[in-house]
Amino acid sequence: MRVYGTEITSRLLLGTAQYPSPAVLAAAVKSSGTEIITVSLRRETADGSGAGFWDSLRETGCRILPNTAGCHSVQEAVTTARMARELFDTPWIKLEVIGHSDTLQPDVFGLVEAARVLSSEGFQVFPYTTDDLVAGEKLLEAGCEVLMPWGAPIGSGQGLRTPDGLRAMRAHFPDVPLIVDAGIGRPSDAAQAMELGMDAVLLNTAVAKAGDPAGMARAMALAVEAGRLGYEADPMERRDMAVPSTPVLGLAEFA
Ligand SMILES: CC(=O)[C@@H](O)[C@H](O)COP(=O)(O)O
Repeated sequence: MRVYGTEITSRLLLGTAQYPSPAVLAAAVKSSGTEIITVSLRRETADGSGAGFWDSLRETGCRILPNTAGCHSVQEAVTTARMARELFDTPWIKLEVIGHSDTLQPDVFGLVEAARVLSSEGFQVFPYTTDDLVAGEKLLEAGCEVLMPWGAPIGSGQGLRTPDGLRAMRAHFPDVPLIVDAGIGRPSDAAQAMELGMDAVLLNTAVAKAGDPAGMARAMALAVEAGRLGYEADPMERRDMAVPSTPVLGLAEFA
């Protein structure tokens, strides 16, 4: 998968919040084989433990994708992105503009506006969006080269709530990298996303809150890989009726 000119081998991206300890986070990152981890600027600086947390992220050797988690307005998201660029020295930003406090649903109007501002400033924007095709088109027009449709509300672990919407996105944007972000709860959800032709999956809570985060990270990595292999192997069409899988020719000879 190629995003903003960067070749990415692992199709699993991992969030870094909610782990019981930095050591558990490091173990999960390692066993996931991920190359990209996302970090909230607010998490980094809010509780005064920022420096230690940043050190543990750097030790993973992964590329950092800062995010604007928790931003509810264009201004807030743009300001946070600018601070993240200074702090992490990267043009990459996972752009979240939250529109609704209960569902944490993206505000696609604010998202497009913020993406336009940030792209014009040289940012390479990874927008957390819905499966709305028009919003997707506007984000591409705003300069985004990747789209991150939600699977389900952040932290819900509900899996893919609108597989048909994701399928439509794949068909509508055949050449745009699509990364499902949020709501993945089980390895089977991750595999399903990949079977739909998504290019990658970003998840956090399902690994951080598992009884064995490193074990779950490994399971997610295998699921992502299996789903992708299945997609590339061009699965059979589903049928309404049974079709014998064993040839019946020649049965009469034994009668
Ligand atoms: C860490 C991060 O970026 C989250 O905002 C992301 O959307 C992941 O969501 P889940 O925790 O539901 O996997």
